[in-house]
Amino acid sequence: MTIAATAIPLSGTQDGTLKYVSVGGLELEAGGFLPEVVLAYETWGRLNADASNAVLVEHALTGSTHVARGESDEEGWWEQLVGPGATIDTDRYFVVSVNIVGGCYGSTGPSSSAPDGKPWGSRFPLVTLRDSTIAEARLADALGIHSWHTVVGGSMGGARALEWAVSYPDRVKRCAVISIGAYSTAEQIAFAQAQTLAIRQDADFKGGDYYGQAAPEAGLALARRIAHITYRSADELDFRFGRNAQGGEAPLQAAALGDRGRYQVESYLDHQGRKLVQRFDANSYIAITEALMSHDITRGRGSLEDALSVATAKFFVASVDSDRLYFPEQSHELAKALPGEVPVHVIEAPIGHDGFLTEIGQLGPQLREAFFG
Ligand SMILES: CC(=O)SCCNC(=O)CCNC(=O)[C@H](O)C(C)(C)COP(=O)(O)OP(=O)(O)OC[C@H]1O[C@@H](n2cnc3c(N)ncnc32)[C@H](O)[C@@H]1OP(=O)(O)O
Ligand SMILES: N[C@@H](CCO)C(=O)O
Repeated sequence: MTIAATAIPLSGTQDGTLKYVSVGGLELEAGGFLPEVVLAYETWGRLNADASNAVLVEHALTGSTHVARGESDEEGWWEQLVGPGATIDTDRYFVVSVNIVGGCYGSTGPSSSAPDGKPWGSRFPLVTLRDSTIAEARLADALGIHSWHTVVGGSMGGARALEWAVSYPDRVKRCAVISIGAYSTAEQIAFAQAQTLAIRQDADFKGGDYYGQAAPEAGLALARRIAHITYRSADELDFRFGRNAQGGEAPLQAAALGDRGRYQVESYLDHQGRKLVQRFDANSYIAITEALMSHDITRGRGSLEDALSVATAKFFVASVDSDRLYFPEQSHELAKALPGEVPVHVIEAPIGHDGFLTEIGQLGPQLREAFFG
């Protein structure tokens, strides 16, 4: 788990390494105040003289700022799209990726120190995606970027991109919204609530004040299991695992011996849960999940068409055909409500929502033609 940094001025120029900027206090949409917000970010490439080549890549729920390789050779999560010679060519574009407020990849979050020197823990306030966008606009100011050539993201990253285009119409020239609709639906909120409750009901959660003690790992792993099922399609799970037992474990036969054993798919979900526990903070998981629950581009802005009418960016909308969490219909609803004719591009992937990570390369030619030619 990465603990958020304390305030450090804008620093560093190396590609693909963490840098930090202090963006000051943040008055929050839902009330409350974060006195000193630090954003962690990475950059690739160089900003040109008129600052017209800056691209903001927004990460998804448990993503980090590490979109592509850099000084370290650690693999990035969107390398099919971003890098030297790639669609978002870091030899031509200045690419920025910022850890969302509330996260645990360097930006101010629940594990950061509050003014009293203790971790925020249970005191960390609700920070909506709109609040995060305001903080990110201050990072853009600090980097000398008035308007982004493009803001792009998938899933929660897509929600963040859309929020940018509507909150700051004059600062976003192009906007790519992938695998997300204009708002979190009742079902998406429902899945999210089950995840946050899984963490809150872990005895180690202690209302969120567990730092320095055992972390609510079982709750976080359960949250990830619930989430991961929604990230993958039923067909993929059937194809990969069927009703098979894991290794020598035989669920029904073993049950008679008092050891239930596991189906393969259970073992797979156990693995996904364990992996997230090793890299993520439970309070951050709740903070960001609740930020995503708050995603609603229309809040305080009238109808969907009214809300989107202020955006002046050129839009690119895409979805994964087998996504059962962020259904393609929601991308169609968004595209239809956007000003002008906006088609919905399709990632063909049998695996479901996670196709926006594993198969993002499919959108390369279309994105290149639309935005990066
Ligand atoms: C550290 C960071 O910065 S993370 C930030 C970037 N990441 C993200 O944004 C998203 C987080 N990651 C993910 O959501 C997913 O890992 C993805 C979508 C990127 C990858 O998906 P896929 O490549 O399809 O991998 P898949 O979901 O099939 O998982 C494969 C893993 O399951 C394991 N697995 C497969 N079958 C089983 C089984 N029966 N029992 C136990 N484990 C199993 C594999 O061994 C593999 O393990 P590994 O990841 O430790 O190597
Ligand atoms: N696998 C993705 C899914 C959320 O869109 C993540 O963990 O961020």
